[in-house]
Amino acid sequence: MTLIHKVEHCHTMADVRRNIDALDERIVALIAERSGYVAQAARIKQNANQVHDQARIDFIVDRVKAMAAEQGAPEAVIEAAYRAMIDAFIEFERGEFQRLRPQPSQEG
Ligand SMILES: O=C(O)C(=O)C[C@]1(C(=O)O)C=C[C@@H](O)C=C1
Repeated sequence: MTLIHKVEHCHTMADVRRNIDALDERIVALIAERSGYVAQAARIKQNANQVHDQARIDFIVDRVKAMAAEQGAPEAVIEAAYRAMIDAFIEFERGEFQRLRPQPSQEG
């Protein structure tokens, strides 16, 4: 597999895990930033049935799989990670949608 990003050659599991931990810090920061936009989707969408948008999900998955192929990342991992992440974001967005539009019975 040809990676366009440089990967440090590791001699020990400690080396491997130090690098993975450092990448996870960046990945979590990016997911946090992404969640800021998903939260805004919950504000902008008018109906709860717009939260799950299959056409958009298909577009994202196709796009990131093409990016994976270009960058030498394992496509199956990228696809599984994105499908799981978007499933979780849909639940997050549903929660935000409800939170922003409390029903009278939920207001106390
Ligand atoms: O693009 C949207 O409509 C979003 O709400 C964002 C997002 C995502 O996580 O990318 C989340 C839910 C939708 O089903 C599709 C995509």
